[in-house]
Amino acid sequence: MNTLSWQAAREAAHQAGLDAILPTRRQKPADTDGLTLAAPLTALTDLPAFPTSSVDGYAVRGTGPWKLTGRVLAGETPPPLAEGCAVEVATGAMVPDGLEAIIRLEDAKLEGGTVSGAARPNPEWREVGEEATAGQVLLPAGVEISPTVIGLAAAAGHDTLEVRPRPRAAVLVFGDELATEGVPGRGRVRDALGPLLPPMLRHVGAAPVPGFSPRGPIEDTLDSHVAALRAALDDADIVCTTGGTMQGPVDHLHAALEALGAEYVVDSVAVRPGFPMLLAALPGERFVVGLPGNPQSAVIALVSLVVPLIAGLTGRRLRQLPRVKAGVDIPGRGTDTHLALVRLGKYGSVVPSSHRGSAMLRGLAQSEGFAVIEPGKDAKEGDTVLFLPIPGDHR
Ligand SMILES: Nc1nc2c(c(=O)[nH]1)N[C@H]1C(S)=C(S)[C@@H](COP(=O)(O)OP(=O)(O)OC[C@H]3O[C@@H](n4cnc5c(N)ncnc54)[C@H](O)[C@@H]3O)O[C@H]1N2
Ligand code: MOO
Repeated sequence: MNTLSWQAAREAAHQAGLDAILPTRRQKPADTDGLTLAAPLTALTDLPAFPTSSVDGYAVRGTGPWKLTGRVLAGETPPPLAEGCAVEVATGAMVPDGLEAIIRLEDAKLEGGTVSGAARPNPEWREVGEEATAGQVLLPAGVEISPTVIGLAAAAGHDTLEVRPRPRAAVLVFGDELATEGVPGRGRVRDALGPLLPPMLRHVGAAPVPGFSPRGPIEDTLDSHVAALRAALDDADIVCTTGGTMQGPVDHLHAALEALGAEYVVDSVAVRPGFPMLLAALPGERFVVGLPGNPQSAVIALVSLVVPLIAGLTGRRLRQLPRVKAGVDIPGRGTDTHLALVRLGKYGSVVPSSHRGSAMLRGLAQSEGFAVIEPGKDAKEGDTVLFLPIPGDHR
């Protein structure tokens, strides 16, 4: 077993994704929210494409008063403006060639077909190419497509975009002790990860495989593990398993991976909690991420391995983590990285959560993320530390 540092594990997961980068496809911009730009987004024309009035008013040429000769509405192409003349222009309309100023409606007087008034000091129209010139790169490849990116693509003239899709993900739950309904007791624990993981995977940019709700609990035999993994790998680019990452008496994950010809990209990480997490590459550019059974450790494995893997598969960079201030001293965990469960307080400072045991969900459900305490270090109150958010809608 080759234990990697937490940073090295994230980078290895990202590189493994890049090595198996998903093929591109073309889609209408409106259907691309959450996908990734596979090619730079360029301006297909100058932006604005024509000189555009930024106010409702009168475009004028020469010294006033001016003779009103017509009106240009948005969407029309005006003839050139003659000396001593004015045309009424709407916001967003193309301004006529030859204009020297635009007088706002509220600053103008119209009497008997004659316009008078004074223009404000700054030009009230946008010049061609002010925002971008034709062919200019507006965004590089590898950018996550957000609603504002969709708007920019449409504004720049694109009818389709070259994108990488969301990786397809499936969840397999291991553990005979798990119950999928009812109150826990008598040695049986409710499966918390089966319900937690699909929405979290959606939040980090994966697409849960249609029709594949979490499968499990999978029977604690090697044959059942192999069969379940094989079936899930047929459908998904990434299969997340839960539990069985240690090599306990009924832990079959490692043996099942071996039977399927897997190669480890990551086999345990020097991080607490979450140490036994793993990432294996399987034939056909498929991946299995072994999330430990303790729920907090499973979430840590997801943000540590699945998020970088998805970034690689979609051609994104590994995201730079923001920094926050430690609101109190936060101890390290010796030679391991400590991902300390924290709540975000006022002014961007973090404090450790209560009920933060790795088997608990109570603290996890009330926390915004993890403070990254580097190996061999403690964070003192006031130190800045990296912050790893817990995926969810409210952040
Ligand atoms: N001898 C050692 N034992 C353990 C070590 C160790 O270093 N030496 N490490 C501990 C750590 S750290 C973790 S994390 C766990 C990892 O265990 P597994 O991934 O093999 O998971 P399980 O043994 O199957 O389960 C652990 C724990 O989590 C509960 N669990 C499992 N699945 C779910 C689920 N879907 N929903 C809710 N809870 C779940 C399970 O009941 C166990 O309590 O190993 C430690 N052991
Ligand atoms: O590292 Mo385990 O993953 O502490 O709970």
